Amino acid sequence: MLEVHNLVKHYASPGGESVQAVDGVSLTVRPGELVALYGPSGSGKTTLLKIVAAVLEPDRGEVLVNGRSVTGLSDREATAYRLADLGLVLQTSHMIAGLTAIENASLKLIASGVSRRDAERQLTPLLERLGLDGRAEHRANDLSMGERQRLALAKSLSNDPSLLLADEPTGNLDTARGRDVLAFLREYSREHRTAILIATHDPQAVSYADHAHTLRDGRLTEFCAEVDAQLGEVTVHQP
Ligand SMILES: Nc1ncnc2c1ncn2[C@@H]1O[C@H](COP(=O)(O)OP(=O)(O)OP(=O)(O)O)[C@@H](O)[C@H]1O
Repeated sequence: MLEVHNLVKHYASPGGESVQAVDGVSLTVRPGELVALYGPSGSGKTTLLKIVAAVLEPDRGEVLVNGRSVTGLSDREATAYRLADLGLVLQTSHMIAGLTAIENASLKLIASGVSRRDAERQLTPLLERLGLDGRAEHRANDLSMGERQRLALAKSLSNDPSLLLADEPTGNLDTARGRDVLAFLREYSREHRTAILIATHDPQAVSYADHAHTLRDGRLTEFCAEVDAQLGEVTVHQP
């Protein structure tokens, strides 16, 4: 379970001005829930996810994951948190070019002390569900952007995290593949009781979420939307 309370983060720009990237955000994601943060580029989505992932420190506010604060962690504590509790898919996923898809996806489990053989065994059903079983033995640099993105998702879920954060999970996918991934995430959250928070500007993603928040200029606004799932269109009405 994720609880974010009054989170604030600003960046100093080279010109000396301050960019208020996250401005007093509070939200909750419960086990088994898929929550979308919907907002245009620059609205603060990635900053928020990075703070929850203990990659960035907030200026103020609190982030609790399963009741434990994840701000102010040492590097070692932050790494342990990400290996044990968290699945994280950022917009650029780093793959080792010379390794195969399944070897890349296994790296997180191997870092947690799982043998390579067991890691690959655990990964196989996830790769199948993400439509990557035919690509498991291909080298990472032979995969398309969309395949890499799905592979990053498999890797991030390999440790069965209680919280998954995904930044634009449908960003490199066509509409049909995007729908498959969203349906997968919704199903996965229910089956594994995983709390899932996705940052997106994809209206289709909003229509798969249990709850959606709009983020504008670092602030959450009350979400009032008409979703046309078939057309993949969302009309957001500002309060
Ligand atoms: N390292 C940084 N230094 C200075 N300003 C930054 C930095 N990172 C982000 N920003 C600014 O903070 C604001 C929020 O950026 P953020 O990347 O969190 O938004 P976003 O909604 O995720 O956008 P995108 O989808 O384009 O990544 C933007 O105005 C951005 O320019």
